[in-house]
Amino acid sequence: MSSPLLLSYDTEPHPIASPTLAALLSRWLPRQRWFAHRERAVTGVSVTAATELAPDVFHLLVRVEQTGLPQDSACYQLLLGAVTDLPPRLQGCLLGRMEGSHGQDLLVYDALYDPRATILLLDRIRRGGVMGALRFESFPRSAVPAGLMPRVLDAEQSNTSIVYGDEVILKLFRRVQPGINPDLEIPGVLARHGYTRVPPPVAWFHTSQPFWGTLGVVQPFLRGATDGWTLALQSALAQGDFSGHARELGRATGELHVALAESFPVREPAAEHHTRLADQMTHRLLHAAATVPALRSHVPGLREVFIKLATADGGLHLQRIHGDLHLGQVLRADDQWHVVDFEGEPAKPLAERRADRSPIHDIAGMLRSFDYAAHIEKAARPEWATRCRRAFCDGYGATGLFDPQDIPVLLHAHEADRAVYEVLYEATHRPDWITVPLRAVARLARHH
Ligand SMILES: Nc1ncnc2c1ncn2[C@@H]1O[C@H](COP(=O)(O)OP(=O)(O)O)[C@@H](O)[C@H]1O
Ligand SMILES: O=P(O)(O)O[C@H]1O[C@H](CO)[C@@H](O[C@H]2O[C@H](CO)[C@@H](O)[C@H](O)[C@H]2O)[C@H](O)[C@H]1O
Repeated sequence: MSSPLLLSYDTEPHPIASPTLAALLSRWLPRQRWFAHRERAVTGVSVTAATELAPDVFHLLVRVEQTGLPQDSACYQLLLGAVTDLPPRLQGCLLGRMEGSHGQDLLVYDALYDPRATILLLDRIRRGGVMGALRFESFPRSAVPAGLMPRVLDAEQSNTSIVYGDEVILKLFRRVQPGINPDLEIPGVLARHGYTRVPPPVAWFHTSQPFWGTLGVVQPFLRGATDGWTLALQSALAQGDFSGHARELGRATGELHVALAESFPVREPAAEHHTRLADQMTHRLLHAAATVPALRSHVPGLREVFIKLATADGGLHLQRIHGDLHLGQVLRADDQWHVVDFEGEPAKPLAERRADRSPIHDIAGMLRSFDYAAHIEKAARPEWATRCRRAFCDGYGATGLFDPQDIPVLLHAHEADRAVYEVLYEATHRPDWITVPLRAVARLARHH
């Protein structure tokens, strides 16, 4: 019987694809911040594409099976090294040992932390062309300088980003899905439209195996930027006033929606749009409650919120939106807000993330983020969040679009839906944080 780890493009088993590697990965993957459903046992790992960037550096796509999840549901991107001698500074990145094809003892490690490997990767992207299953592209050709020193970004991330010489940032999508990633698509279209609040993609790469999908994007690095979450947290902890920043954020969000509406098609919702949306929100709620028991007592209250949405008049138009807007996705640099990470909510399928939606979803995302900042570290600071909320909505309304406070039923339902998403997100990725969205769910379910 052939090994399940045979590579798709190889007729011979590759040294990196062995049952030992699968065993190493099934222990290592669930310990990674970006790995989804860490609580579910890994029942199978197989290499579906491998590209040798150097004799000891491998770009891999691995399929992971987990208890209770549909087969073929997750494909992860990895950069692994396999050497006979690992320098002490990389010991913390060691996955374990395996026997090489010549019987040698190989040390397998996470090569994203090895500058030699990530320099090689950026160099491949810069030069363009095809290598194994990988296709590299850049525009304009000269946009990615050579010879920059890499460092892995130390951020709470769903993916992994590497900053090169404070000039460019390469984001590697950890969980890969078929199709173009909106984090390449949207900034690309906005850049062509002349919109400057979003860093433009200057290079990217795709895979053709086991499906066609985006693997990574290079953008200019915004030097000296501070993300909105850090700024908001400082302000909330000091009981400071964040309303100036929040108002500008509201304006920036409105301007982003205008730019997106000018760059992509805009649709009027169908007559039954709210009913259908309320059904989808209820479905998501029931799914989340089946996974997170603490949500169950709030189901009746939240259902009421969604019933009100179903019967509400007047829908907003539908358009491409950010999809996962929160304080961690906005960066303050050069005295203005920049917006990053158009990937959407990472757990959702790409088709859903690329669908046209109501801009209110983004507004609800940012309002929820003020609430997160206000409820972090035990002490609740609801007045701080209320001030931010008002300022943000005023700023949004000042762009001439609409004031979100004038459509309370829609806003309430979208905030509730977003809080349910967050409960599930925290249960999957950061169980210690789950009380933050759970408290919001309780509040939103009570005040319908
Ligand atoms: N162009 C950029 N310049 C400077 N920092 C950036 C840039 N893009 C992203 N970042 C930083 O990287 C962090 C993570 O990026 P993001 O795209 O949100 O990744 P993820 O989807 O993995 O969370 C951001 O919060 C921000 O601090
Ligand atoms: O990784 P992404 O930035 O794409 O987004 C995911 O992770 C976020 C956390 O890193 C998560 O955001 C939640 O926590 C934030 C504080 O860390 C808070 O500001 C957000 O409001 C809250 O939703 C996000 O939901 C998730 O998609």
